[in-house]
Amino acid sequence: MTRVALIAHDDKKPEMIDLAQEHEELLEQYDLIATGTTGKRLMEETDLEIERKESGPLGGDMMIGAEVAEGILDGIVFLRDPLRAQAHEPDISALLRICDVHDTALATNLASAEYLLKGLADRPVHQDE
Ligand SMILES: O=C(CO)COP(=O)(O)O
Repeated sequence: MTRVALIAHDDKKPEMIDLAQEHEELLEQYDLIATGTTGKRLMEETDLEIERKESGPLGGDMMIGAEVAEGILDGIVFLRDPLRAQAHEPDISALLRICDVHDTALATNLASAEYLLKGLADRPVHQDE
C-alpha cells in the first residue's frame, strides 16, 4: 500500500485540514502517518485513520525521516511555515535532506501537495509491494 506522511507547522494546520477534507477519498487509499499534533487535528476533522508519530519538536520529523531511510515511505506532504523560525530546524533540514538522498517525493506547499497526492495514486506499484 502507498504510504504517505502528512506534516504541518501550526500556522499551516488549517491548510492541511482543508487539503485532507478536499481529498479525503484519495487519502483513504493510502497508509497515512503524521507528526503528533498534525495527526491528531486531522483525525478530529476527518474520518481518516492516521498513525501518529511524536510531535515534530519532540522528534516526529526524525521518525518520519527514519522511514524514508528505510525505504518504506512513498511521499511526504510537509506544509512548512516559511515565516516563522522553528526550534527544531535541524530536524526539519535533516528530513528534507534524507528525502533528496532517497529521491522520495516531497511537497512543501499546497500547489505541489495536490500534484503529489494525485500523482501517487497513478504511480506504478512495485512488484514487491
Ligand atoms: O513541527 C512539526 C514539523 O516540523 C509538526 O509537528 P506537529 O504535527 O506535532 O505539530
